Amino acid sequence: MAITAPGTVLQPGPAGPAVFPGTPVVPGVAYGPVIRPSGAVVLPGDDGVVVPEADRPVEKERFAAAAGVVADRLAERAGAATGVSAEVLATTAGLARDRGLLSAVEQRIDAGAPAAIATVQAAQQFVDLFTSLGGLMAERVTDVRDIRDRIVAQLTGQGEPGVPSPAVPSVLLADDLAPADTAGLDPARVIGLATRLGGTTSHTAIIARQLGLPCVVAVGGLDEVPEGVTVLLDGERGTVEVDPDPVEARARVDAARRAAAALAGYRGPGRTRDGVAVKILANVQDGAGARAAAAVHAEGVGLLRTELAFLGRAEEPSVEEQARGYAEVFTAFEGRRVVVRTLDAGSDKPLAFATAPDEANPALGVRGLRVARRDPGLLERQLDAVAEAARRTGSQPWVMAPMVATVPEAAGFAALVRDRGLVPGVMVEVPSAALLADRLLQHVDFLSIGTNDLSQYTLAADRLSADLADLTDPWQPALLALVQATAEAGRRADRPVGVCGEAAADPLLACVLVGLGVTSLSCAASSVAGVGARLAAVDADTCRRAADAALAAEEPHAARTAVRGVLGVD
Ligand SMILES: C=C(OP(=O)(O)O)C(=O)O
Ligand SMILES: [Mg+2]
Repeated sequence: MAITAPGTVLQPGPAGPAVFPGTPVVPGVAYGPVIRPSGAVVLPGDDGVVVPEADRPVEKERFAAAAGVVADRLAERAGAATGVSAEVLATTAGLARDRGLLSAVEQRIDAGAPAAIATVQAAQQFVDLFTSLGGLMAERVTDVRDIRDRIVAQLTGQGEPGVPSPAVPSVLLADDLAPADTAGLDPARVIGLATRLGGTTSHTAIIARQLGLPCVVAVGGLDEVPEGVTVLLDGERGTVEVDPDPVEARARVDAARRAAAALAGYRGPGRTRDGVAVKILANVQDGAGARAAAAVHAEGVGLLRTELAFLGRAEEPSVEEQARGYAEVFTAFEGRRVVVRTLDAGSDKPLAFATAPDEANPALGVRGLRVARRDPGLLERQLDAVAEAARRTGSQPWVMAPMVATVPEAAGFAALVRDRGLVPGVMVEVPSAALLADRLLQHVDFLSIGTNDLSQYTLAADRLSADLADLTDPWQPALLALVQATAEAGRRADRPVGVCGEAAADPLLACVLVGLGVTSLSCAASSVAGVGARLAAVDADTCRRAADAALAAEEPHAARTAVRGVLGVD
């Protein structure tokens, strides 16, 4: 049966288990009973009750105590977690102690509102504010609602919202999860996660990747699967099968475990089974991330997302501060490749000192390299900082610009980079850049394909939209055709062409990308071994056949199935 959208059920009914397809995020297979997050917290409506003035101080104390309990619980979980999970839990705990929220609640209590209603109203004020700011700020709306629910539950004696702790290892199905819920998951009890919403770059996906928790997102129809039934979640195929054959299910779990164990031995360098070198690099945001990537045998950094270290800053960081940060990354990969991306501010990553807050359509607005039209000094100072860090560490970094759409943009950027003795390149994130790849390569030394944005602009679908996650799926044949065109331009010019979007983190798709002709893959550190080990098991000619099969498919699910067939993966 052909499918056209996520959620179409494959082969339902007596012929076999119902299979719900979605977007795979973290490989691994989980088999167990379904659990769901506990029901929504009942929020109080404003029934016009006014708290007498004399009781208002007590009401404020009740709020402070409830917020304190919520913050302490989350902080305790943060203390027991690591990495992104710990950061997310600590950030959510911090929100429960946020002075802005506290004073907004107190103002309402001073006006006579009971604590629970004051909490709901104050939280709504922040939800409206963050929603109007858009981009990454809008993503904080989920955190605000989560904290609101936790405090209201505490004030009104409802159970703590979130994920129950099951007695037997279980598969968690949810519409979406609050970041704190995902970060607080215990992988010994929750062995797999599928959500109806969310995309490959959502919080849920990022944290699941860090926890190594098999995960599928954007699974339509998931709400039809009742709690307690047994499911088989396959994080590589991107499916949830209801009530599968137990013998077959256990065999799939065992096979996935063996595959995971094989990864532990990955040491790099990246190459196909017949020895064709393909560098497996890491996407990092700072020195700590670079050191973690070096520890898992990444061969270098294929994407240093410089803007992430500066999110939330009101002022542009000084050249000295930037140089120190970049030098840390160069030192972690001394003598190896590090590709610095200049600030990619705008759209989903607004920076107070770089982007306009009031663009009607920020994804198509002044973002990435375009910010330099308004403020060329910002780019020049950043390049000075990269050059200074290179001088201090004796490195030869590559530097690339995001969101390049025209040949003159590439040429202008290359001149600024070469002036400082650095190696210039550009990202291919816009279809025009892929179409003009030959001509871009007359000016720059390398290209790096950002499949996250290239899919958004090729399929005209917002990469943050859960409803359109099937369109921004990196297995879309149109996206792969642009990757192929770009890689062929690189071959003609004898210049490297890498992929640094999320596509490179998918071990099967990585083989396809190599078959399309890309010369390096850059992904999250946690994906390096999976990608490297898979590639080491496939020879270059098979990668080419996999690429042909993926290009010939009509849509992502068919492409995955065809490639599994070519690679002999069941
Ligand atoms: C790597 C990319 O850049 P970012 O995800 O940071 O926009 C991309 O667009 O694929
Ligand atoms: Mg991008």
